[in-house]
Amino acid sequence: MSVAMNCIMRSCSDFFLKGYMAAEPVNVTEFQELARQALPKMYYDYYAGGAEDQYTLKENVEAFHRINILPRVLVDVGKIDISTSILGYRTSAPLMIAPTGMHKLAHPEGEVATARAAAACDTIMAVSFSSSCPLEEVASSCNAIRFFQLYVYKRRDISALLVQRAERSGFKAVILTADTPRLGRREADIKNKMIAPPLRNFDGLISTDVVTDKGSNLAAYASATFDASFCWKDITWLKSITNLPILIKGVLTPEDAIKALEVGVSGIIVSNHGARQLDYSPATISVLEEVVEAVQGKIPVLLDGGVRRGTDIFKALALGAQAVMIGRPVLFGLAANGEYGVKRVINMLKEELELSMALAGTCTVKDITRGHVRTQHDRPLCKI
Ligand SMILES: Cc1cc2nc3c(=O)[nH]c(=O)nc-3n(C[C@H](O)[C@H](O)[C@H](O)COP(=O)(O)O)c2cc1C
Ligand SMILES: CC(C)CC(=O)C(=O)O
Repeated sequence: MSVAMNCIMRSCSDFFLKGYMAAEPVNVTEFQELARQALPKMYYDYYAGGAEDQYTLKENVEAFHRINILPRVLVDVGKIDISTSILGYRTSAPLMIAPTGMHKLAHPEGEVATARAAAACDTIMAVSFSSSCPLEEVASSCNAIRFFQLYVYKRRDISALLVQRAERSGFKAVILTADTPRLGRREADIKNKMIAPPLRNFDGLISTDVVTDKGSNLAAYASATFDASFCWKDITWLKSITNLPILIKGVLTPEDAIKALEVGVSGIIVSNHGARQLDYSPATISVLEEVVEAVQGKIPVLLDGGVRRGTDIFKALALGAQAVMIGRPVLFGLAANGEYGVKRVINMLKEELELSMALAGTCTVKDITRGHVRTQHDRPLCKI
């Protein structure tokens, strides 16, 4: 075979290996359409959907659109550094992978592909309690910094065991998800009779194979296993079973931020679970500043929900977040192109953030201040 032919064959195989599509996506939202094409409807709906009227689902994204960025010009922006640290761990950008369940619904390599992408991008990954791959397999597949997300089961011993396994496997923090005493009402999952595959972290411990003919199997699984009575006083128990720092995910009010400080956690994640739990809860970006003010810099505040652009990250940092997490964009990248798709999603957001910082006259993440954004509650931009 001629060299030229060989080259063509090689690039063709690269083309298919990387799963290139007719037109490469130019932003993370375009990955959503690719994911929709790649996934069975039941799984796409599970990933993309929110609770009930999906008011909060729209708001999470649209509230970002209502914030303007106020650039400063004639600043030397010859060198931009978007790196930062989260809980003392250096990371390439103020961007983390949010914990999301069951990555094997998106791609056969599941969380292992996501973790490899996280490592390649020097990004911290939060691994869900409900991951498809066992947490030890994720840990041994890459050297990404990993946090472990926890749901507390009625069988406390099982939750304790998983936290201890995560600690032994080198996870660096526990993220306690506080907004899910029960699963939100996700109507697409009910209609599709969503079936969750067995969750491998629980092999030999408990069956996650809950069967119902009434709608979403996932909702049935959650109500059979999650401990809806878990409350603030029980954080003492969680602290007693681990030496890892604990972050509380799902805080939306200053009152709860103060409680989190009182129980002595190491961080807060402003989150409404990607609008999958309580519909009509506020867009996360709209409550961030109040939470940050309540916390008074004592512990880091992160945010997730609706982050789709580098400018969204910029806005969240300006309103006081130390970093943001992304949920669906990662799943869409994974569904579209596996590990490569996740890398593309993360790198697109990083590139967009870097450019936004240059155009706004901010060279480092510390240079981004409240004065760089204007919300609808600030002085109007013009008087018309
Ligand atoms: C399909 C899916 C599964 C999720 N699974 C979990 C989970 O297992 N644990 C958890 O704490 N949050 C879970 N979340 C919520 C995410 O951690 C995060 O809060 C949310 O996705 C952020 O919003 P975004 O998707 O708009 O980025 C899940 C979200 C989605 C979309
Ligand atoms: C397995 C589920 C409970 C994961 C989850 O939190 C979600 O679907 O929002």
